[in-house]
Amino acid sequence: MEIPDGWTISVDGKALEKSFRFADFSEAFAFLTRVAMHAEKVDHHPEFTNVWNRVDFHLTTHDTGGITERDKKLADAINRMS
Ligand SMILES: C[C@H](O)[C@H](O)[C@H]1CNC2=NC(N)=NC(=O)C2=N1
Repeated sequence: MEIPDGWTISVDGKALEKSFRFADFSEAFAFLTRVAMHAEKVDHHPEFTNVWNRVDFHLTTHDTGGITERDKKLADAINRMS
């Protein structure tokens, strides 16, 4: 799978990163809730930070210490939930 739209590889090469912006905190948190439910379903969890309307993701596979298909699939799902 190719790297989904808008995602970039982190400086250390071990993660996929993307920043999302929403109208306000409420929209950002609703989005995060959708992402959280999906993450539980697929048992693959994103690292993220939230500041008001912004959500920054850092996707990596801890088990292997780098980017795997699971991260690319999660990135694609996050795009579709945004
Ligand atoms: C035991 C459990 O399946 C693992 O710890 C899973 C859970 N979620 C995970 N999420 C991420 N991002 N990387 C992992 O390696 C990972 N491992």
